[in-house]
Amino acid sequence: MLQFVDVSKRYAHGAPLALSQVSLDVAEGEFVVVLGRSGAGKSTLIRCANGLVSPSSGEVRWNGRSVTAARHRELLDLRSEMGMIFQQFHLIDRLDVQTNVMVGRFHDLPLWRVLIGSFPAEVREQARQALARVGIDHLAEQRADGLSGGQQQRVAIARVLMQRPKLLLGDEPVASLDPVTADVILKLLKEIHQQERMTTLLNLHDVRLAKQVATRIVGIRSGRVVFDGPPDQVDDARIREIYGAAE
Ligand SMILES: Nc1ncnc2c1ncn2[C@@H]1O[C@H](COP(=O)(O)OP(=O)(O)OP(=O)(O)O)[C@@H](O)[C@H]1O
Repeated sequence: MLQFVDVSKRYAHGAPLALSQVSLDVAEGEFVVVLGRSGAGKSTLIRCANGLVSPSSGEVRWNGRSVTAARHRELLDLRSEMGMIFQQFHLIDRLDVQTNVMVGRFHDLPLWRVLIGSFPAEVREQARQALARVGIDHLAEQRADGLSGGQQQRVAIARVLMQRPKLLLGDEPVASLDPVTADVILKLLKEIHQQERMTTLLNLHDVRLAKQVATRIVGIRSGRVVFDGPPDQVDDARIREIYGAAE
């Protein structure tokens, strides 16, 4: 279980709180989508989950272990159970697709292997399978920077699958994609979630897509949780509550 216990975050002295006393439990197997307007604190919340952002107060726990207090090896160990995908995919442009995917095994391979791209046959095979799983095994030899956005996000998802994470985090994973591709990628994430029972926490801008995939929706406004419930409760009134009146 992922727990946010009274988590607040202020990035700089005098800045407003990006998160304000957020307490939230995400149980195993949930697919939680975080909604909120720009600047509401969604990315901050997602990034606190794996320690990319440190809370100013409060604590994040993963299966009872403190992410917030973890340092060095302990933090790496916790993160090895958490995969993350990003809006900008974060691939290594000049490397081919298969190598990008194999980098997903960085946590349990010697660093020299990752640095010189010398991966065991078993890892190569696993990467091929991950690529097949996301439907792009035919692109294995291509350079990452030659791919479309949707293909790049598939590579990033395949890389995450190499990690066999228990928790999948997504920071606006479809925000750079056209609506049709965004739909396809989210359906893929949902499929993987269902097959692997991979606990999933991601933020989205699109309420319609959120309602399609989430088992639970969390609405954040000005750093506070203002809604937490099933997707079918997200009606127009709730949307106004989460997003506020247009400026
Ligand atoms: N690295 C940072 N340094 C300083 N302030 C930051 C930083 N990251 C976020 N903030 C501020 O914290 C607040 C919450 O930002 P956050 O990115 O978490 O919101 P968001 O809901 O994800 O927004 P968006 O949908 O636009 O990505 C905003 O006021 C933002 O300007």
